[in-house]
Amino acid sequence: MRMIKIMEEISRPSAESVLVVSLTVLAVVHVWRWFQQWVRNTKKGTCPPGPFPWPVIGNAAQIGSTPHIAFTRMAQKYGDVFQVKLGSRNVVVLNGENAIKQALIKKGSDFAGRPDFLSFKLVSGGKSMAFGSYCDLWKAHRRIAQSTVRAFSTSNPQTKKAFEQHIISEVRELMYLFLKKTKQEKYFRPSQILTVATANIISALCFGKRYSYEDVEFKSVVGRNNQFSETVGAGSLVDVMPWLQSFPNPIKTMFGNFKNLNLEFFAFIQDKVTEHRATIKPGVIRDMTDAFILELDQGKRDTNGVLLGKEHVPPTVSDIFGASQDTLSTALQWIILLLIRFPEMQARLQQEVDNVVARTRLPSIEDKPSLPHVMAFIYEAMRFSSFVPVTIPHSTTTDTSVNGYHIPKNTVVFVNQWSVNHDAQKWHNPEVFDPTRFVSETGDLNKDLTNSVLIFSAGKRRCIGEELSKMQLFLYTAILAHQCNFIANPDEPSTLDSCYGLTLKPTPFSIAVTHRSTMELMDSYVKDLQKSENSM
Ligand code: HEM
Repeated sequence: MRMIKIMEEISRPSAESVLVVSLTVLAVVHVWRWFQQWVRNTKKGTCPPGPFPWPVIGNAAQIGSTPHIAFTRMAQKYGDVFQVKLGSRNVVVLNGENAIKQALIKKGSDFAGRPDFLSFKLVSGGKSMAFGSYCDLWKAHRRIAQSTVRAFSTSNPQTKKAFEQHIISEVRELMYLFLKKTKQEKYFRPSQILTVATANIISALCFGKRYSYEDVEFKSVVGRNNQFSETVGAGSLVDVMPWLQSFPNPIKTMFGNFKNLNLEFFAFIQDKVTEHRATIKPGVIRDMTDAFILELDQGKRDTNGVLLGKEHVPPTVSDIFGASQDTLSTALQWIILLLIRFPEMQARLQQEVDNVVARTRLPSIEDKPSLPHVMAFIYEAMRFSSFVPVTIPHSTTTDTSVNGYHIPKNTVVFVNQWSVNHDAQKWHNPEVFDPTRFVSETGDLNKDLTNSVLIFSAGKRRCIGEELSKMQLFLYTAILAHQCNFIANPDEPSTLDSCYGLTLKPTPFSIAVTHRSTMELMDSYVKDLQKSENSM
């Protein structure tokens, strides 16, 4: 009797096993339906092809920690326009010059949107132009930001001279620090110093003021780029899988850091704007913040009414300050890394500046057309590193198409700039660092080829700091080559590896810096500058 009971127990399914079986059947049916839907969509041929996306996570696992490389590999399989799924969102990825130009230039306004990502709403107090959606307000916002940046940097010879003076003064401070660090430590890591140096230049334009390298507040505000970059690069996972916020996990922690970082950074900018409002004088525009206050405080209108007001001053300054510091400091890190990894190229640049400028004065912006090897080195550093590998995510503003594929309104779009700069059809040995590829047989800079480097994006969202950045990178490179020797640490591996984020940064490296002569030229330049400022 007891034996029969036991047999009955065994053969009777428990509640748990019924539940497990039912859930498994449901999951299989769900995946099957999902798969059928994917096959139907792909077969229709109207939507871009792409890898099969898993439920819940989509293709996140296949994309991994270097999306630009994964995307380039996928493009070889699926073509330049393909689709992946990240969490619940369809993402179209554009690769290669033709597809990217077709979308961003020919169909500029169709692709000028930004996704409604949670992380984007946290930037610049929620009123960011760089992360804001495409509309009339955005157009007015961008116009003001762009014309003001130009007015304080590259719009005419006078502004260029004033900007050059800021840069040379900052390079002098940087050199003193480099020489001191070399004396104290022999080999030191330059990344933090370069971050403060570039932040100081944009700070001089935005706030009329530079900071000491020891300033704790400034260092803490500008020294946390990595956390910003990690989250925004190719879309944060919280943006596409919002449920990740509901339980403790590393992504939630990273997102929390991103929130705090944005709050602190925006509070820093707001304080500066408040100080400026309190001290601004009629008829005197000291810096960009004053210019934005004058332009926006009375309200900017169009035929539909007020578009922008005084509440847009801090976000505009925050966008410009934020967009410039991480990008430019990363560019300088690459330039210095490449100078130490290729000492023969460093010697080539030194020879060129010595021949063209001589040793009796410092290089200036007017020397740029006569220094093709310096410019070729910068373009090759940008191409080779492609340190902004994927742009800030875009979104479609309407139903549209690229390469014949239908892309619905509000689709997230990733633009893989890296794929353009490493296209073997376009560049001979793209994985080799070779600045001479940009210098023609007659010794001139090949402008057609430099224009093919894609790092500032294209079309309606093209970077507004491009001219300013190129001028700054030219002066830094030419002056540093004229004044310094950069030496690699022989105890470190000679790599060119990088860490992924919105910007690709070189893995930490250390250098020694020695002077090629004395500080006399730099010192007398700054002394003359101070004299002329005092006499005004
Ligand atoms: C070497 C330095 C720089 C690089 C490589 C760079 C690159 C980029 C890229 C790839 C974008 C995204 C474009 C897109 O989404 O399609 C961008 C946007 C932007 N950049 Fe830069 N940038 C640099 C420096 C600067 C500087 C110095 C400023 C400010 C003066 C600046 C201001 C902006 C702004 C405001 C946007 C947003 C534009 C928009 O959404 O309409 N950038 N930049």
